[in-house]
Amino acid sequence: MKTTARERLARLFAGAEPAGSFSAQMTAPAQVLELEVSGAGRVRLPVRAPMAKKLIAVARPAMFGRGEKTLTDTSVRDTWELTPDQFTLGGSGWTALLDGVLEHFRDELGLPRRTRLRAEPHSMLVYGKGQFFLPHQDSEKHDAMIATLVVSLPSVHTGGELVIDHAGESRSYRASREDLTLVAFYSDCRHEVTPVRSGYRLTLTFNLLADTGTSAPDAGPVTEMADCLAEHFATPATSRFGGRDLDPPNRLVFLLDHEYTQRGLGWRRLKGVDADRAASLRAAAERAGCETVLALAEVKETWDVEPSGGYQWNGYYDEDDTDPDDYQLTDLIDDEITLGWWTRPDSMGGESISLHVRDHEVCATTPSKALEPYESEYEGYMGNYGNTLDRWYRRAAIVMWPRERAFAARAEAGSQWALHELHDRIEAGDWAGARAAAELLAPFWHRAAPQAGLLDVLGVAAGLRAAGTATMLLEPFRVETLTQEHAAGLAAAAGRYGEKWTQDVINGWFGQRRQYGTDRREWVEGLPGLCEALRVAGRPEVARLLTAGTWRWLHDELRTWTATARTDIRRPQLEQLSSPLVRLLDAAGETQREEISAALRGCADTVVECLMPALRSVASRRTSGFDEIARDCAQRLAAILAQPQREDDDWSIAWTGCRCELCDMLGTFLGSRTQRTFEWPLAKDGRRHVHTQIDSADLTVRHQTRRQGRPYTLVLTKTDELFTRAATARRNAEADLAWLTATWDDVT
Ligand SMILES: O=C(O)CCC(=O)C(=O)O
Ligand SMILES: [Fe+2]
Repeated sequence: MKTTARERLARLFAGAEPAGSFSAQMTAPAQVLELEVSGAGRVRLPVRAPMAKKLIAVARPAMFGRGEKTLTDTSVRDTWELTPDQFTLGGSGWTALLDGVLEHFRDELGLPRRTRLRAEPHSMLVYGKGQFFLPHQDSEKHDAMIATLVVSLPSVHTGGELVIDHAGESRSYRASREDLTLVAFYSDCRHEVTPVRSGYRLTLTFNLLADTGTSAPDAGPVTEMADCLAEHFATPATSRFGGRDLDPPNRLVFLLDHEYTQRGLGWRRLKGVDADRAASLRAAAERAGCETVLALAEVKETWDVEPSGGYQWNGYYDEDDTDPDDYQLTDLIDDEITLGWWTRPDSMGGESISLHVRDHEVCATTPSKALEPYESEYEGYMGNYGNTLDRWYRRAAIVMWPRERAFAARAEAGSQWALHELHDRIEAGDWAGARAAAELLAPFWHRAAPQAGLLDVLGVAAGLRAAGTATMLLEPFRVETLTQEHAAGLAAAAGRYGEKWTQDVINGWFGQRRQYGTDRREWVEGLPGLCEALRVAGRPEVARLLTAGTWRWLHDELRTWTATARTDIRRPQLEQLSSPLVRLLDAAGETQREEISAALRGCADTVVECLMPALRSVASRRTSGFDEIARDCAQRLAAILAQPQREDDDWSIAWTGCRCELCDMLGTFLGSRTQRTFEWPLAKDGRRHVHTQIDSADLTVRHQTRRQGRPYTLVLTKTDELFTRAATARRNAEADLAWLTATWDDVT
C-alpha cells in the first residue's frame, strides 16, 4: 500500500529533531545559596538534624490539590511545608546561578531557544523519616506554568527519591549530600517522592513559567510538509477497511506528545518536541493555505492482546485476576478520537466542541500506545476478536484545514465561532453569503447543533431570511432546550416566517423526545415564564403553540397512566404529572384553560390521582382556572362514594381479560360472589397466560402452581386485600371530598 501524505508527514518528524527530554538534572555548589527562614534563622548547608527540627517547628502539614479542592491527607502526601513568605533566597551567586540553570533546563527540555523560563518559588518541603508524596501531577497554578523545578538541599538521608514518569519511561533522582541538586520536569509528568528511611530530605520547589517568544523553524522540511498538507487535502480518502474512496478529508489532526490542560494549551506554551513540531507545521500550513488551531483530544484504542507469558489456555480467563499490564498488545482493532475543546483562530481563548475524527484525518509521530493511558480496561473475549484491552488517552493536537473550508470545518464541531461568522455576515447585510454558508451545514448539522446552543442559532435563523434554511438550523433541537432567554429570538423568527412555519418547527421540537419524561416535566416548570416573555415580545400565538404542544403531550401521558391497572405504578406517575398540569394551566390563556378542563372531564376516574395533588398545591392561591377542576373532582368522588359498599360476604371481582377461553373462565371465577378458590389443572402456556393477566391487572388473587400430576394445577385464591383495598379507597375518597368541600366554595 502506498504511503499517504499524512504518514509521510508524521515520519518527517521522527528522529529529525533534537529530542528534548521530559526531565533533567544538574548540581550546583551549595555555597551560592543563602537561605533565611523566619523563626528558624539562617539555614546552613548541608542541613543537619537540629535545623531540620527547627524548620518543622515553623512548618505546617502539606496540602495537596485534587480538582478544585485543596486537602490535607497524610495517606497521599505526608511532609512539612513552608510557604514562600516564610523564606528568602539570596546571595550574590544565587541569581546568577538561577539564570544559568534556567537556560540549561530550557535546552535540556527541548524548548525553543527564544523561550525565557522564570522560576517562581512555590514551597519549601521537609520530609522526616517515613514521610513521602504519592504519584501525582502538579496542577498548573499559573497560566504560563510549564514545568516544575525541585531544588534539593544537601543533607544526609536515605530513601526520599524523586521518581518522574513520562510516556512509560521512569527516572529516579537522588539528592547529593554536599551540593544542591536541581531537577526540572514538565507539568504533565507524574512524579512521586518515595518514603524517607532515615535522616531528613529538604527541597525548595518552584513553578517554571515560560515567557513568550515564538521560534522560527528551519526552512528545509517546511516545504516538504506543505506539500504533504496540500496532497492530504486534495486526495480522496480511503477508509481503514478499504472500500470505495471517500471525499478528500476536511481536516488533519496531528497528535502531540505532551499532555496539556485546557488552560495550559497555547502556541507559546508547547513543551519539548511539540514546540518545534508546531512551529514547523504552522509554517507549512501557512504555505499550504491552511488554518491551524490547537485542540484537546480523547483517544480510545481497542487492542487485541495476548497474555505476556504466552497463552496458557485453561478454558477461561479469570477476569478478576487480570492486570492490564500483563498483556502484550498485538493488533489495533479500533480507535476513536474525539476533540472536545479547541483554541480560536485568533488564539484568544478557546471553546468547547464535540467532533468525532475519522482515522484518515489523524496523524501522529508518536503512536498513542507509546504513551501512558489514563485508563485501561480488560474486556475479555470479544467474539471475533481474541481478548481485548481498551485504553483511553488524553492528547493534545494541532488541527489544520484549508482556509476556504474553515467555516464548515469549524461548524461541524459545533463551534460558536462558526455561528458568529454567520451572524456577522447577516449584520453586514450579506444574506446570500450567510445563506450559502448555512447550507453547507446541512449534512452534519443534526449532530453538531446541540453543541452550538439554541440562542445563537435562533438569532441566525431569524436573520437569514430563508425559511427552509432556518428550519434546517432549528430542526435538531428539542423543546426541552427552550428557556425564557430564547423568547426574543423565537419571537423574532416567528415574526419573520409566520405562524405556519413556527408551528412546524415547534411541533418538531415536541416530537424529539427522550425515552423518559422527566426532563420534559422539568421543562414545563419554566413554561409560564417563557410564555409570558413571548407575550411581552408581542407573540402570544407562539406561547399558544407551546401550551398546545405541552397539552398534547400531557394528555397522552394522562391517557396512558389513568388506564394503568396497577396502583403502585399508576399513582406515582399521575402524581408526578400534577405539577406540570398546574404550570401548564398557569401558562395557558383563558380559552385554552377551558379546553383543558373539558378534556380532563373526559379522562377516566383515576385522573383524580393527578388532580387532587394539583389542587392541593394551588389551594393557597385559589387560581380561578382550577374551580372547574375542583368541581369535577368533587363530582367524581361523590359518585364513587354513592356506590354501595362491598358487603362482607361479597367476593366478586369485576374483570374482563382478553376474551380468550381462559380469560372467560378466569372471569367467571372472579365474578362469583361466593367462590374464593379455584383449582385449575392447566398446562404451562395456559398457566403463564393466567399469571400474566392477574399480575398486570393487579388482582387481589394469589396464584400458585401445585406441581403434582399432569398437567400441574393452578391454585387461585382471592385474598382479604379485596376488602382492605376497597376500604382504603373509600377512606381516601371521603378525605379528599371533605378537603375539597372545606377548601373550595361551591364545589358541590
Ligand atoms: O519534594 C519534592 O521533591 C517534590 C514535591 C512535589 O512533588 C510537589 O510539591 O508537588
Ligand atoms: Fe509535585
